[in-house]
Amino acid sequence: DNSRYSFNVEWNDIEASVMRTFILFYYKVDGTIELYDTKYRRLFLRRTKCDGITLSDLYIGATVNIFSRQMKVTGFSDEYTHLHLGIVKQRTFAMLKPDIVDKMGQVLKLIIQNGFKITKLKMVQMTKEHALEFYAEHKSKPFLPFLIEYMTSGPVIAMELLADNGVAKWRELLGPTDSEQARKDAPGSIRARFGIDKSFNAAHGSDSCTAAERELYIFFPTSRIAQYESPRSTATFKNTTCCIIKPHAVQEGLLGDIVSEIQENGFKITAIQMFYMEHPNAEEFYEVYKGVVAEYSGMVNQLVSGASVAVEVTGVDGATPSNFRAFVGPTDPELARELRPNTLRAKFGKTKVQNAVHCTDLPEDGLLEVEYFFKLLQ
Ligand SMILES: Nc1ncnc2c1ncn2[C@@H]1O[C@H](COP(=O)(O)OP(=O)(O)OP(=O)(O)O)[C@@H](O)[C@H]1O
Repeated sequence: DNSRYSFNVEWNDIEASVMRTFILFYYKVDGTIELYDTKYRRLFLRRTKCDGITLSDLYIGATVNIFSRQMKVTGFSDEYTHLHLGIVKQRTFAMLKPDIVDKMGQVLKLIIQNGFKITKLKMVQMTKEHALEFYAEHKSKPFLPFLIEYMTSGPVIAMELLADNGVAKWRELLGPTDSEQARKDAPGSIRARFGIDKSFNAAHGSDSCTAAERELYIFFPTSRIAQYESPRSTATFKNTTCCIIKPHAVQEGLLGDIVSEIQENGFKITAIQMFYMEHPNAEEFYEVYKGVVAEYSGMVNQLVSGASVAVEVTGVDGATPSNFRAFVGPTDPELARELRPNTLRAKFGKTKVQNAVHCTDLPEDGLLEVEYFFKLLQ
């Protein structure tokens, strides 16, 4: 197959304070890529293999890591690519409502099993104003006050999902609005499995592409001012520790499994958010391991290789970091499988670097690491 696809990509060159634009070519025959600098009209990266990038990672709005640079795909750059890839992928807005946040892991598993790619995810608390804006179309409905009360009664999980025909596909997986009806008509659907009735119906999905854009903008705005007004992250910074689900585990579709394990083993997730880490941030975050751990640069490269998910884990007593550390298990998954087969790394890890999750090592660093993601990188 000699297909060559091409995409417009941009890279925010922080050091030079400029947004640089390129054309990214993807060669299907061997999965290689090439970058052409559109401003200086010259080759920027010779055709080469770039680990972790496949055709399914290249869609409009995606962020891909190309040799430590986070590049954003902004469009298709030729008719051929547009024709072959343009119609298929659609993004939609999905939200898990407050009463099923504690079962989020199970729902994430279903979402992933059904072929959706989770491209954004954030636990937030809506204010009354957010809920009124979000449900503006229901302004005159008698159930509005109840709905606002429900949606602000606790954190929600906001997500951007991507799939072929994503808007309709997500509505289908959700099932009918009334969960009781859903149990009759669509027993495998999310509302049938996790909802109670027509008000407490587990989750939300945009009903059109236009609605998806509007709703995504409320939760994941691109402008600074709108970001300031968007629903806040829920981190508590109390009795907590930090867990990062690493990019390889996210790519392997393990997000739901890992979140479920955490939720089903006595820990509470009080904040969660997907990040696309930049190299300087990853280096800074892992600074304490520099010169101490042989895998330091491998760890940094792993952390920037794709989307990762940071989690604020809260336990029942003051020993959360050490309890959670024990639950995560030894750094080396091989060792973990021998010594502590029930730990996260024994179950989901592959190598010392691709060991599924990072967790805070020293109890006194728990709060600092949580603050790094949920204060500094906000
Ligand atoms: N008759 C009702 N009584 C109470 N709550 C209702 C009723 N109808 C809808 N709701 C609540 O309002 C939400 C929005 O209603 P809508 O008719 O837009 O349903 P939907 O499109 O299936 O749901 P969503 O917009 O949340 O995906 C519902 O998800 C439900 O939580």
